[in-house]
Amino acid sequence: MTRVIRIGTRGSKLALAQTGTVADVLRATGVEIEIVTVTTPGDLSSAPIAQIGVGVFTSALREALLRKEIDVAVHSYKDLPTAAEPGLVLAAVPVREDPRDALIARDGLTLGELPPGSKVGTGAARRMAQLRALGLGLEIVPIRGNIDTRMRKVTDGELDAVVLARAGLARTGRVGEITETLDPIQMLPSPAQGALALECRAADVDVEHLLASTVDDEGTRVAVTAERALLAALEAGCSAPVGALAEIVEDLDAEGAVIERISLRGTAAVEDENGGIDMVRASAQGDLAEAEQLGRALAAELLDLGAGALSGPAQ
Ligand SMILES: NCc1[nH]cc(CCC(=O)O)c1CC(=O)O
Repeated sequence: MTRVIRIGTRGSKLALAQTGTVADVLRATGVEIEIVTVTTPGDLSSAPIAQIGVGVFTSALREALLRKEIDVAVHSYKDLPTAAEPGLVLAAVPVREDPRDALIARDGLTLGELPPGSKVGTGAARRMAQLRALGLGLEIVPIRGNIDTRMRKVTDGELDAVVLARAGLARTGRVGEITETLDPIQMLPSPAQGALALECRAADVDVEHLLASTVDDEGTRVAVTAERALLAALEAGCSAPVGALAEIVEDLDAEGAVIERISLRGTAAVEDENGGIDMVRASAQGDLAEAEQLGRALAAELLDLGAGALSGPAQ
């Protein structure tokens, strides 16, 4: 391809690192790349995300695509609204980083070692609800800001610990500061956590093919499709915090041959009998070709377990 491909990204350290990885892969195929930084409302405001609204980190990039100021938008997939944007296509989902959440605590402590009353910072309703449901007596402190700002609250002694996506720490070279990578049994990640979404204009078939043939990862795409289908179906029925994780696992078919299947776990907050918040969980397995149906079916199960009754803060 002789044209220069303009890749749009947010300007945060994490976003630039993510975009740099994608740009390196594309450059290695001989394509000329220009990186364009786009400032989003999410970068400018320090208000809680729930107040600024859906798509705070992604809509400015989508608008820049539609205005033809950029040719590719690199999003953190979990920040992308579930509604499709007319005129744009999801051209590729690169191989995912570790999707789990991570604890960064003082003195190298793990979650179980934090004494009751410890202050744990997070801004995500999903993480808050799951931390509370563990019943460890932790004090959950709502925080915002980029990775550096959040981590500093622990080094400064303002908080005992923070919970962040492991992927963001991996991409910015800070996994060494993690004191515990949280088991999904305790903390199910956000749908699509650790994955990137590469969008381009639907009419720009050259770029769509370029992305699909160079940076797309089939396994990640299948897993994330199941998680996002679960999220979309739950959004239609409730605004409770949602966690989901799909993994590709090996199973045996009726003849005993090894086949790959999707194993999907989901969780959503419900109100318990005392008016507090509890989490319901469900899991299911399905064929790789049925990722969407699997996500929707598991969402229906979570709604049956009471997820629909709660109208708490959104993601
Ligand atoms: N909502 C902010 C956001 N968007 C993507 C990541 C991390 C990278 C990823 O999950 O892909 C983060 C920070 C965090 O949740 O700790």
